[in-house]
Amino acid sequence: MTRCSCAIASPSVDEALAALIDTAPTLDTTEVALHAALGRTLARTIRAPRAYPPFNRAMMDGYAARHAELGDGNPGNAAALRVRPASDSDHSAPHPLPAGHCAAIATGAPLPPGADVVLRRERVNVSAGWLHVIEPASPWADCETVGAVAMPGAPILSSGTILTAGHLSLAARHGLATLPVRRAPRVAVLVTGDELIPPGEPCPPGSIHDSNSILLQATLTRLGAEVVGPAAPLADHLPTLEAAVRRQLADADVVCLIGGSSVGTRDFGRALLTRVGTTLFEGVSMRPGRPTSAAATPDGKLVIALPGRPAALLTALQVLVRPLLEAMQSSAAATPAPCARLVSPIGPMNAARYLPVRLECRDGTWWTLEQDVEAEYADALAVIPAHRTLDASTPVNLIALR
Ligand SMILES: Nc1nc2c(c(=O)[nH]1)N[C@H]1C(S)=C(S)[C@@H](COP(=O)(O)OP(=O)(O)OC[C@H]3O[C@@H](n4cnc5c(N)ncnc54)[C@H](O)[C@@H]3O)O[C@H]1N2
Ligand code: MOO
Repeated sequence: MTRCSCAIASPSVDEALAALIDTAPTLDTTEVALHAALGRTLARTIRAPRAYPPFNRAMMDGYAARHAELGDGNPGNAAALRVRPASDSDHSAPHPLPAGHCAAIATGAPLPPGADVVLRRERVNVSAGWLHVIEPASPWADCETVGAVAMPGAPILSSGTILTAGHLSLAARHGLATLPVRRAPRVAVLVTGDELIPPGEPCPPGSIHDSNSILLQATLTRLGAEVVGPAAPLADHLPTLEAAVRRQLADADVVCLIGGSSVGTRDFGRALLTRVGTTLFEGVSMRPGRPTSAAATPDGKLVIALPGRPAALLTALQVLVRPLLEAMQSSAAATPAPCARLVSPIGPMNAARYLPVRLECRDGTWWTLEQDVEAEYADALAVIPAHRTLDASTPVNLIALR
């Protein structure tokens, strides 16, 4: 691996990330249909527009009755109740329950006024229009009272929640068809390299196929971004790159420039950052992904120059761009990092290391199966802190790759 020749200390991953997050533009709010809200971040707390459930209801199939009419709880003393014939209106507005009667009821149906218990079908005997209790029930057994789940105005979803299928169904049950979500961050992708050919086209000698565009596009899509581009790879030519970045800055919140991030004679990433904004950092103390650099534009947007080497790009995306986009979209607390035990020891390095690993679960514990595999085959990146020697079986945090 090439070692850094630069004398100035690079920021740590945490410092670089803090600089990115502090500079990132705030995303405005947009109201979207429930199906479009999956995985998006709720922009404000939602309160129940009405009580839920909206009526007292049965939670089991059986018979609605008045508890006071069931006797003393001893099945031998239980009163017989006359079974009221079923009525078509039972679901919309059930008739009040006459004294000495019970009424057949389905799970979820409104209780007839007067009823305060549901007797499960399998716990009673019914014959010739009369019901006999065979197991005692307490008041309001197998019933749910109006507002038991949420009273009107109760908070049902908190601002900053990343919306799951369950959250969407919760909004729907309260009658909501849309939700306010944070707008997806718009991320423009520009790929540079004279040697790059789009996949599907013949590759002349000395050229290689562009595999970073799809890596970036897929990763950013997974992270909830609206991805602009990538177009065909751009030439390693500073004025061309600057014009392309400026064009994208008109619309995008973040512009990612891939390739040319290092110190070669045709690496223009760092020069470009100084032309379009104020450099936040030049290089990060991490392996791989070290040449990653970033700038803030005068109107508060971000331009990030990412390494062209595919394994370095994959790592920088997971370690820096992923938490940046998560922070831009959500104020919710970070989810805990998964972890696994190392199958073999790791020696110290002078920078944080992100080791691509394959994983396996043995007897309920996750272990690395192979360490330092090709990043593209990895299940996760194992986070190895700088200057640490880790023995076999030490637990390490993981960045799971999806
Ligand atoms: N003298 C030094 N050389 C290098 C240093 C250094 O500190 N001093 N850093 C090294 C590190 S670390 C990395 S990582 C790379 C980063 O290189 P660049 O971002 O400048 O990327 P390129 O030079 O454009 O390409 C590197 C490598 O990756 C391939 N590549 C580029 N783009 C794509 C793409 N879209 N699809 C597939 N493959 C791509 C490219 O062909 C090269 O093989 O710099 C080290 N050098
Ligand atoms: O080797 Mo570089 O550190 O890939 O980023």
